[in-house]
Amino acid sequence: MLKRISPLQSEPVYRVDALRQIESEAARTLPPHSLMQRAGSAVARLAQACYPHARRVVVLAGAGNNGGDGLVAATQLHQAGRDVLVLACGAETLNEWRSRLPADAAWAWAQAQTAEVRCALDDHSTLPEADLYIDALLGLGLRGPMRAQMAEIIQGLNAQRGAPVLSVDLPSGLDADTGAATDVCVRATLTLSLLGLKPGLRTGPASSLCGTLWQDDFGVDAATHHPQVAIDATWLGADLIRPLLPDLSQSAHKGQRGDVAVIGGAAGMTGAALLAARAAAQLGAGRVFVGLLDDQAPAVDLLAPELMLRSPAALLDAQGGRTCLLVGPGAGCDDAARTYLAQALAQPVPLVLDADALNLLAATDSLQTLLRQRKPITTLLTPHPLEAARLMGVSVQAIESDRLTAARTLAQRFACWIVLKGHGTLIVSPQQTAWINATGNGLLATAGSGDVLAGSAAALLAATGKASSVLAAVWLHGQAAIHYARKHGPGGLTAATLPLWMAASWADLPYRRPRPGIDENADFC
Ligand SMILES: NC(=O)C1=CN([C@@H]2O[C@H](COP(=O)(O)OP(=O)(O)OC[C@H]3O[C@@H](n4cnc5c(N)ncnc54)[C@H](O)[C@@H]3O)[C@@H](O)[C@H]2O)[C@@H](O)CC1
Ligand SMILES: [K+]
Repeated sequence: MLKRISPLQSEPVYRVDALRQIESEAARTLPPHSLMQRAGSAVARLAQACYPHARRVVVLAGAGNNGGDGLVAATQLHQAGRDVLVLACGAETLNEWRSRLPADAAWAWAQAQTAEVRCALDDHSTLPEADLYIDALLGLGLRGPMRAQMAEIIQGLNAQRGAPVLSVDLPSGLDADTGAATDVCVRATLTLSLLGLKPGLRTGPASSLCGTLWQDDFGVDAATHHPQVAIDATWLGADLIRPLLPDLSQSAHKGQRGDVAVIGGAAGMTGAALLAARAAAQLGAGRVFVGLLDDQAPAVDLLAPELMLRSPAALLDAQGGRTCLLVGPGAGCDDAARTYLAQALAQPVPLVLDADALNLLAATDSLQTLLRQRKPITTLLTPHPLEAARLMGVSVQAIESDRLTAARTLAQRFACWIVLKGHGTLIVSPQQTAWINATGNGLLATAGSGDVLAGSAAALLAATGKASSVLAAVWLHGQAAIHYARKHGPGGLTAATLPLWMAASWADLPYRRPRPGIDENADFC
């Protein structure tokens, strides 16, 4: 089925080797060339649906099966009356290009010839003008750096601004597993992912190159028919979120909603801890305590007087059963912060570590040992790529070139939950289950946004007692930015107002079916 990938619906995500396995198993049960026929048809259908007025279509076809998909689409668009030109790319002669085609693609070429689709060799001259370009240069078969000949074509395609680009399976040059891109990579307007989603389409710096994401499984429902093939991650959609949120029924009292204690806010950085604490309060924590490390800090947050300001030592001495501790926002990295972090790691309550707590952890082996010893008590680390790089002792580029592996390594090394922030935020459990967040936009790239996420996660952890509620915090955080952008455009969302938009996004989630015997109106507050 052809569908647009959205933040509303979760989807399984597969690595390339798993997709290849699904594909070869499906191919065995189908008539020859069926999968390519279906793939190319899906491309043609999407092209016609999205660009009904595109008269001139140029299909850039590589000499692999990705090119074969392009050839099938070209034939169908030609038969539907479009002015189609197939540009054979990546060879010196048309004969050489044709001789390299694998079996399915050679069949697609024969079909195109029979239908008299116009075909020409890319001769390195100017890209022919078009109303729509179809990028069928390279798909899952990308190996190594982009060859010069192909790079030249892609540069030409990216340089033109007039016509949309539909990428078949993935933008040519993108690594489907990691989201890393070769030096030159197609910048697509929309991408049709074939058979299943791949991790690289939506996490990592290059994932923004996909444009709008569509998928067609062409009738091969992998999750149902090939349950033995491992799902690598889950695309985190709204359907998974509601059950993870606390049931804030009208009869609940504040003691049932959990307590959050935030420790951070050294001199000059008190705002970070206050932002996290306010977010925790706005996301429904019953009581929120703040232990500011700045000894000159005010005794009350006048903008959020519901917060209870205490000394960090007093907070660490008085942990109740439903408390979640959050350490790090604005904490600094001095000895006092290190001592409080060590004490927090020894507390048998759920713990969220963010910002400076992560930097301290990265620099102090004894803290890492304490962290590992906390298992099985829930600990959540929320690094951005630089913090993750420090924790792993590698470069930011190494993290970003394979974010999923980096997040999994951290979760395993520290036996805890990881939220690796950035484009396509990743969540990985200590058992290595991974989710790719479906929400978020550039509005979140602002000071304090991470503090809000950490505070929100602490609130939901405290309220539900379930580590998996972090998924809901991440999803709502991103959805808030989408929600805001729809109403107010691309500017003006501050960290201080973000929790209100998160709460509004929570309110917009479809309510679950009321349970028998429960008053529907009593199921929310
Ligand atoms: N029967 C199948 O195998 C099916 C395949 N599908 C399509 O087939 C694609 C995978 O096909 P292939 O495995 O043939 O691989 P691709 O078509 O993705 O790539 C192989 C081609 O790219 C060239 N190439 C590889 N690395 C390069 C580089 N760094 N620079 C320049 N050229 C490079 C190779 O020489 C070869 O010509 C999928 O992405 C999907 O589009 C779909 O049609 C579904 C069915
Ligand atoms: K492609």
